[in-house]
Amino acid sequence: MERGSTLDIKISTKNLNLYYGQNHALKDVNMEIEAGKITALIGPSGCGKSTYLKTLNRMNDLVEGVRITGEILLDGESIYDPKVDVTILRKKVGMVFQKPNPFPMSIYDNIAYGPRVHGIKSRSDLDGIVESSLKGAALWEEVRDRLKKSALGLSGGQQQRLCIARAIAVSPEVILMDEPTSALDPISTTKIEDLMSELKKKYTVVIVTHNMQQAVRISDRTAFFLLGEMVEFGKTEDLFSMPKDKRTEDYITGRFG
Ligand SMILES: Nc1ncnc2c1ncn2[C@@H]1O[C@H](COP(=O)(O)OP(=O)(O)OP(=O)(O)O)[C@@H](O)[C@H]1O
Repeated sequence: MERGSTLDIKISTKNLNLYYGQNHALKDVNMEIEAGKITALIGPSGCGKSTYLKTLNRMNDLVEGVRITGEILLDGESIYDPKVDVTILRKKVGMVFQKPNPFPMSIYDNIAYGPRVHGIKSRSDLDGIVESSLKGAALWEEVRDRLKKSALGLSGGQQQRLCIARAIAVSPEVILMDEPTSALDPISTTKIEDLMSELKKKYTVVIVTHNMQQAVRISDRTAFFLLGEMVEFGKTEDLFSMPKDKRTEDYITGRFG
């Protein structure tokens, strides 16, 4: 990390521990996520990447028996403070999942759903949001003539871009992506990767990926997780070309995982 320069930190994680019952899934994680950058989380299966991602919009609160200690600050304010309204937090910190999960309703209603929940009722406002969100997810041209058709009729890659449009529709500040391309073909994957560089102009993006080449292609910062520990975090090019920790080096050179 650059020293001496002022970094624009969007999310600070301080001494974060997470337990699923007896399973200590995150061990004293400290990490600062910069605004307007793409941060990739890599590491072998079961090392805690998804768990960490989900702590950033409190999705783990829904898991029974979970215990969390430490702190996560969004723009300097604790997201685990009892006063925090989780619905508002999730509006600010949206999420896109591994498998595209459009709602069984029209393309239009998928996008309008979140804004409606947040009180936007005017038809022309909703029309504007639907159009700009679909444009923002590079899907508008493909669906503009069939907005009233079911979202389930879209291809997998289109469905995933629809889910990105749905996330954008509520004007988030941060977008979390949990292996967003792992269920997609190479062409759809490329479309989403191309979209990422556009997204980071407006949003802070945190992405879990199993694909190290993808992390290299799209991310500015990479964090390597192993057995619940955040082993190394830095500029993507540095982490992959000059890893500081032997465990990072072993992982990125394919010696395990
Ligand atoms: N809902 C849950 N309840 C109990 N344990 C869980 C739950 N979710 C994850 N775990 C456990 O927490 C640890 C970390 O899992 P996590 O899914 O965060 O890893 P990951 O690095 O994202 O793995 P993958 O790459 O396979 O998705 C694992 O031991 C896993 O079994």
